Amino acid sequence: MSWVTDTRVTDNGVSPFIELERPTWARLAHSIEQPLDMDDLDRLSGLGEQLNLAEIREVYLPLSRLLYLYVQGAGHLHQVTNTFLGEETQRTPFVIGVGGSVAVGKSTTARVLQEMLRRWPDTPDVQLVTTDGFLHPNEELKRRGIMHRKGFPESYDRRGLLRFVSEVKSGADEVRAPMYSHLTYNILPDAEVVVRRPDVLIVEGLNVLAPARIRSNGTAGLALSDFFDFSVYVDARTQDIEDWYVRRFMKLRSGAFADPASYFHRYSTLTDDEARETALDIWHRINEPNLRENVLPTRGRAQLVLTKDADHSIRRMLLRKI
Ligand SMILES: Nc1ncnc2c1ncn2[C@@H]1O[C@H](COP(=O)(O)OP(=O)(O)O)[C@@H](O)[C@H]1O
Ligand SMILES: CC(C)(COP(=O)(O)O)[C@@H](O)C(=O)NCCC(=O)O
Repeated sequence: MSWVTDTRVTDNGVSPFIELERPTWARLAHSIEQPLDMDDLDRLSGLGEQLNLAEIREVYLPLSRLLYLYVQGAGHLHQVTNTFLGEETQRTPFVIGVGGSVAVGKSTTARVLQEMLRRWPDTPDVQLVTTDGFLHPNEELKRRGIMHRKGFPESYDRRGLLRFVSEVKSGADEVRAPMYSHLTYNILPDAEVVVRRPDVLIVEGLNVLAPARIRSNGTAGLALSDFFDFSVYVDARTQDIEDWYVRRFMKLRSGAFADPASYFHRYSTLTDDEARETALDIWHRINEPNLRENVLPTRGRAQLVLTKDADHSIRRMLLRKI
């Protein structure tokens, strides 16, 4: 296994990551007060089990402190750059990428981080954008014959996504992104997300850590992660993610799919066994191959890898050495 794409040690027996087991990590919160309560957690929990307060205190609180320190560090770098330039340039948003498989818990992690970072003194304005807004509309996916490849790198307007993040990091006052609806299973024609120089922007999506594309002349372009100040990869065993995917699908069946406006409304009448089979079929045809071929190989590019157990608790953290 190559050390470039993986998180293990190199041939020299060293690793680019510091490995921290959960108890060690938990101590790094020091005596910061627990900033979230049960009402916050109710709101932040997706379709899964309730997020648990111990998890927030032991894992996400130290993580939010680390990120806060990195934001401050970036502020110092900005100041020394201004000193060097002899002019007062404006600071750009601190951009955090959150990547990992479908159903691994990226959006839950991103939402928790958003709420926690908001509570730190220098970063009240934290915005969250998901990369699904940059999926090509279904009409375009059909035209290209890749409707069954949603989530694969080629299903995105990669140039548009790169332009979006590069404009945010250029300090533009207002940057707009399209929006995706899981209900209609398509890009919303009349909706957009407007990003106005937040303190922090979290960009969450399957492929945020994908390497630069190779152009037809053989040279490499820019990667999205070239514009990230920090990146997190949410990791778990593939079998566990499959279980979470199926479980979430079963919940959606009696929830969102029951809405006649849902693209997947036809699934709402399936029996339990039929629904499980359908979810497994989608997982094995689309999401698992995408994880194996495109998402997992980007894990070693992250600055922090969070590894989850079957119950969603984070048991290990790999933090890139500086
Ligand atoms: N920390 C957690 N505790 C409990 N359930 C979780 C946690 N993280 C994710 N889940 C559940 O796992 C499923 C997948 O999470 P989600 O954040 O929707 O994944 P993704 O955005 O990666 O597709 C959801 O049903 C979600 O509620
Ligand atoms: C919308 C997604 C591609 C994820 O988008 P992301 O925000 O991670 O870029 C994924 O959640 C999804 O719906 N995949 C499609 C699999 C299917 O056709 O059901």
